[in-house]
Amino acid sequence: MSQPKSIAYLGPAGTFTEMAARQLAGEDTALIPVGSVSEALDSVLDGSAERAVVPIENSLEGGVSATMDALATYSGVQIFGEYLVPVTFDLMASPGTTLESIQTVYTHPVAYAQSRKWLQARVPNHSHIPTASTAAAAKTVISGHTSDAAIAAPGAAGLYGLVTLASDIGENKEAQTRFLEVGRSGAPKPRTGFDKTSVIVELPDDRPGGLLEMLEQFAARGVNLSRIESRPVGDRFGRYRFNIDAQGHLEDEAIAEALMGLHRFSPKVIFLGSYPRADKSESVHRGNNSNPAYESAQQWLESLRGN
Ligand SMILES: O=C(O)C(=O)C[C@]1(C(=O)O)C=C[C@@H](O)C=C1
Repeated sequence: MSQPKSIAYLGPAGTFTEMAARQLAGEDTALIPVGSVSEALDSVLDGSAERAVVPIENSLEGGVSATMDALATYSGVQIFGEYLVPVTFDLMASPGTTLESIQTVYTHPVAYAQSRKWLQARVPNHSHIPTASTAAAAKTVISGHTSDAAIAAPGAAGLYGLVTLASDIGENKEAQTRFLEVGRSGAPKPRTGFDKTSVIVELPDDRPGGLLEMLEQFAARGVNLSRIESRPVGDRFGRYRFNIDAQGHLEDEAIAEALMGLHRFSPKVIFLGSYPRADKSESVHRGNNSNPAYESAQQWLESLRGN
């Protein structure tokens, strides 16, 4: 698939997710705004969109729980790519609003967390109402309400008839959010040498050393992990699932063997996909097939087998 025919994204128009979706959209791709991460994944499963683009991780705030949990519970979806978007936040409001007149600030919790310091200094007596996205916040500000303001991406002000009261109010000017391209499960994109494999792993109940055993599957095969994050399974206290990103592709022997190792001891391993890494920078292993120690061990084994 070169460019998808349609992409469902966390909308409305003007979100950072839309910016990420535009990175993989072609001229003829239909961009379909939806209200939540699960609606975006539903669109892929019911065929109303070929791909979904959803946020997975912010460089400051960490993982997006809604996406991690949806990926753990939806069957039939797979990650095909990742995209990075620099996130800068503007404070916007109806014309005539001043910083002093603002009482309510609408925005997504991730955007709020990053703008809190600025707000404390400049709009100290506001209350925050969380919204499903930053653009949803801009859309919520009612024309003429000078007690309301929204924090959203710079482009959202123009889309919703608002004016910018302050630009770039986020705490960290280098902040980025990582987004996933999700489609129906199928063959992964071919290996590029700069790939990532994502899995979700559950540990067996009451197994001392279970966490170590999980990590050993990667360590013993020289596989570098770029992220590991736990989320509660949700049925009772004390049960967690681990969201893991490993460097390499399913076609790399080391990754394949690590996944088989996980499958042998874990009650549940979900393969979320092998896909090209967004940063495309030189990775530690450049794909594990080119790890010399691993290759020489494999050759040695083959020689023992008489091959
Ligand atoms: O609200 C948006 O604009 C989004 O695209 C969602 C989202 C997120 O879920 O983290 C994405 C980027 C920003 O970090 C803030 C919000």
